[in-house]
Amino acid sequence: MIASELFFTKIQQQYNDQLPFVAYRKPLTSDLKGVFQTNDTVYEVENYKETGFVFAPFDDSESSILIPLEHADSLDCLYSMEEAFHPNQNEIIFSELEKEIHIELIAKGIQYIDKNIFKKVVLSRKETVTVSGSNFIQFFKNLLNRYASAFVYCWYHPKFGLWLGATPETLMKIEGHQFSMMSLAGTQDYKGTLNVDWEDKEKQEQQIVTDFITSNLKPLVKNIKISDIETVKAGNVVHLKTMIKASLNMDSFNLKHILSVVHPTPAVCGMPKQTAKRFIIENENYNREFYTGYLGELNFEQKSGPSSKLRNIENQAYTYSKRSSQLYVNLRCMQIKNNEAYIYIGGGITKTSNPEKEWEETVSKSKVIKSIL
Ligand SMILES: C=C(O[C@H]1C=CC=C(C(=O)O)[C@@H]1O)C(=O)O
Repeated sequence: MIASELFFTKIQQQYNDQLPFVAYRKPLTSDLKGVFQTNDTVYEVENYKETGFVFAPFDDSESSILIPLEHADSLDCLYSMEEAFHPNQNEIIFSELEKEIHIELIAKGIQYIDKNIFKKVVLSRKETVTVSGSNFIQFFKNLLNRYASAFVYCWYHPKFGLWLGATPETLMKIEGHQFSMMSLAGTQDYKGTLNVDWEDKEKQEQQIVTDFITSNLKPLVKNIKISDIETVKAGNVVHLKTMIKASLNMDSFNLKHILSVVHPTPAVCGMPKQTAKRFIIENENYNREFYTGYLGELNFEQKSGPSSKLRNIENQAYTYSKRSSQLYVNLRCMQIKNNEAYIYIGGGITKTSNPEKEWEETVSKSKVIKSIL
């Protein structure tokens, strides 16, 4: 553990030296971790047996980038949240043209659904805000201070850019043979309570995600258990969430294959996956790059052992380690290039979507990032 100010100095130094790094904090923890690559090589994930921090794009035909632990220094610090964070309350300004273009895109998505080409598609846009790019560490601290229950990160690679985010969505967690995935979709503004009513549109768009995950996992895992549906808060909005848990058969377990089957889920792409993905790539008019991809720890070693009461020389023999992967979906994120922040926001479109309301939903979601700039 090092002091947190030293940790942020290390981030600044690494960025100035144009070397890849990631700094991140998992939901509801105060442990801030950093993985600082010692060269500027681009390492791609090949068989998903590698150990390191993975940063994967939306388009699964493109490569996922790895910061391998064997070519990096790992540093940790305890981060105490600063209480006095004042969100930026600036009025949200958007161009009428941007609104018109997004509403047209949504209307086209609904037409395709009406023609039964797909059942659901997640459509998104990229909004540009002028910022002082050199303030990125302050933006990262603001995300840490404001979003305790999110996975908050700052990732940099000189060849791919600088990304920051505070995502509410876990893609997948694996600890030894224990496996879980989250189905998160459906959105409404948070109005001070989690006791809210959901319309059929939101219930259906979330059910599509749960069904997709469950049916695709069935041949690959054992003992699937599906939780009840919950309402969860993510910044200024709430979502519907279901957890899907299972156990892995370690002899046949193949993470690369599981990821190829489930990513991108209908929470960020659509149903069926391939037709929705093609529509997104051909119609969104910008490249999502890493937005709606996933990121996190790949095959980290997790030590477990007997309880501390039993810890004597003999019992040390029972200490064992298991492999752990914790991957998050890259949502509520931005990319900073010079003095511009690109904010990425989207929403699930189904048969009963109302384009104006879907636009408003992206405006609400954009506040997660805009309030910390
Ligand atoms: C695609 C996004 O959110 C997904 C996750 C939760 C709720 C969603 C929704 O209600 O549409 C989306 O599926 C985004 O925030 O850019």
